[in-house]
Amino acid sequence: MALTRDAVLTALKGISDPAGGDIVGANRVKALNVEETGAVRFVLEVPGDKGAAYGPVREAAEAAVKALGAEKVSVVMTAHSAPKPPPDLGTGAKPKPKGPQKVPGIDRILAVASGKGGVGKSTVSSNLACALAAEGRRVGLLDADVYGPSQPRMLGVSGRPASPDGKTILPLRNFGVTMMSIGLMMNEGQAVVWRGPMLMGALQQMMNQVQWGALDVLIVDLPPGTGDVQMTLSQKFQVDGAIVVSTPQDVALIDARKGIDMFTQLKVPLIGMIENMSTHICSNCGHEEHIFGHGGVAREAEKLGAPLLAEIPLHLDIRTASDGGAPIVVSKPDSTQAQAFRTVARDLIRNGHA
Ligand SMILES: Nc1ncnc2c1ncn2[C@@H]1O[C@H](COP(=O)(O)OP(=O)(O)OP(=O)(O)O)[C@@H](O)[C@H]1O
Repeated sequence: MALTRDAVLTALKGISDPAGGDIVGANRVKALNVEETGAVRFVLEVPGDKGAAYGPVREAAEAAVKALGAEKVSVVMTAHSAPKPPPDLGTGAKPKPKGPQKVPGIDRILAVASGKGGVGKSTVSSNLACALAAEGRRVGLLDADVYGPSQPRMLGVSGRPASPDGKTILPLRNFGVTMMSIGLMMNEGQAVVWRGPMLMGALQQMMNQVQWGALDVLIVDLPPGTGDVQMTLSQKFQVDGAIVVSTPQDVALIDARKGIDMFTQLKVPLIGMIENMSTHICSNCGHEEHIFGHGGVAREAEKLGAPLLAEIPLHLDIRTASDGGAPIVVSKPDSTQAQAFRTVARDLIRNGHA
């Protein structure tokens, strides 16, 4: 018989394994090499505690291959042990479970997201945070919009956060909201080119090293789109729900759909959608018109079976309040515009989301 790999394997199949079956079927033969010169080499991997029982097996294997006409047979026997548990170093520390983690002291994390930029995600985040604080909730707001951090301006805070011990970061506070922004770590007007690992590091630092204190809810104002920050947040931290903000136009809705799809894949529950810049009411004459259309988000939410949390009007006061450093919920709490945000905040509390 020609000395081929198959012929060698067939010959070895004729040798019984002490644990039952034959040595090929028991997966003992590894790294089989049949050379043109007629030399045959292989490894016989045997159970670590039964090495002695395999001495005769090795001899039988050698003889069987030689009988095929091999010039030289070289069998290396290795003992294979079951993997040992990692050594107990006596620290008493349990291995950390993988997957999304809770941040100590923070009861819930809510992500505010949008598919497209400029649809009012940061305006919604700051107003919701202030409205929840006004309802007596302990609220944190993390501005994770690395490409356009705007919460310091919207909440009227400035200056660099202190780090007295060089390890933890003291957040800032205004209107009852504990706030930290990646914008506070950068020089104003500085363009930042973030790459994946830097983003992940910055986000983890913001979550773990900021002294948030005890919070009922941390609102995370995400960058627009479906990128590294969204992925890192959802994969590393237990996000309890996402709110997706969109304007009513198709272009915004197409991107919002992508965002919703991403949260579904990341197993983050969708709490609902908010239509921003819905109806425009002229601040001079009270005339009502739908600059970006109206009802698109409601239809989309219905299609997805997600609640429509609010339709926030497009109103000059909302913009001037945010630009002035006191969201409308704080500066004009009784206005119709503020009421829209306050209703969402109350609904979130009632449904256990905040
Ligand atoms: N309902 C509204 N009525 C009037 N102006 C609004 C409204 N919502 C947002 N704006 C204004 O639109 C601009 C963009 O809003 P905002 O910064 O909240 O959007 P964003 O989605 O967070 O944007 P970015 O993608 O830059 O993070 C801001 O000047 C804001 O004041």
